[in-house]
Amino acid sequence: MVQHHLTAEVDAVVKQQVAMARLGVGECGTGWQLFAEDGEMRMYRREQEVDGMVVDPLKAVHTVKGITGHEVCHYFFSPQYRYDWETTLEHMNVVETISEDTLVFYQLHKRIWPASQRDVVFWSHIRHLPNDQDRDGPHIWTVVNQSTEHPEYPGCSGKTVRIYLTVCLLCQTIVNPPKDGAPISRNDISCKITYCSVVNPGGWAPASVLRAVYKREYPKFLKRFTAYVINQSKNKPIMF
Ligand SMILES: CCCCCc1ccc(-c2ccc(S(=O)(=O)CCO)cc2)cc1CCc1ccccn1
Repeated sequence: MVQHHLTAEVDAVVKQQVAMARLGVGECGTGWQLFAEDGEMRMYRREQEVDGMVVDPLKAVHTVKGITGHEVCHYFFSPQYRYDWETTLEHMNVVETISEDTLVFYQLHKRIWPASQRDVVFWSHIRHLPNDQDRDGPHIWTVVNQSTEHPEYPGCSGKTVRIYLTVCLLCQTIVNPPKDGAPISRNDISCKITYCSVVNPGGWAPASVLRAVYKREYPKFLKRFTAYVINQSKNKPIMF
């Protein structure tokens, strides 16, 4: 069977993004500044501009009790849940199904005054990796979203501004088996989440506006998304 033209790119970008996500905020050299904290969630950004545009890389780390990395990635990747947790979405559709673990999405985000409305086309890939710290521990799960071109969605519709992004959600399940050998319940598991994103907002938007949007929207997004996964999973069997 002939490989899809994106398969090689997906493999390379996933490997590169997972390696980056695994670096702590200390190792990536200095420059990461903590800009939001809420319980276990820590959100860092690096102030970076390309051609005068704010493209601040963002790295968030969070530990959530009662869910697994597979569950977090499942609800992040699967299109049928997206309107439930992605509040800035005006429209979303699956442009292409490359395989059961690789989809191409079009997303139109709500306009955020005073900037013009944004849209994005990206491939999204879900994968699990052996846990190299603990051979027989639960696998690491990841979803990588990477902007891509698609002939049906040229980036020059005029009305909206096309954004470019690379996102990596990396999840590690932690199991603390009960002492008495009882079966593992949701009280015995937690998930260590690393969320990395670099967004190029496309057309010009004032740096102050962009930084204010990210400062407000990213913490809200991660809190809302993780609360959604907890709520969706709590009465269902654990997905390891
Ligand atoms: C003037 C505003 C310009 C930027 C607007 C913008 C840019 C990027 C995105 C965004 C953020 C996360 C993803 S994802 O992680 O792949 C999940 C699937 O949706 C995809 C798109 C969104 C938004 C809209 C505002 C905003 C900023 C952060 C967080 C949430 N919303």
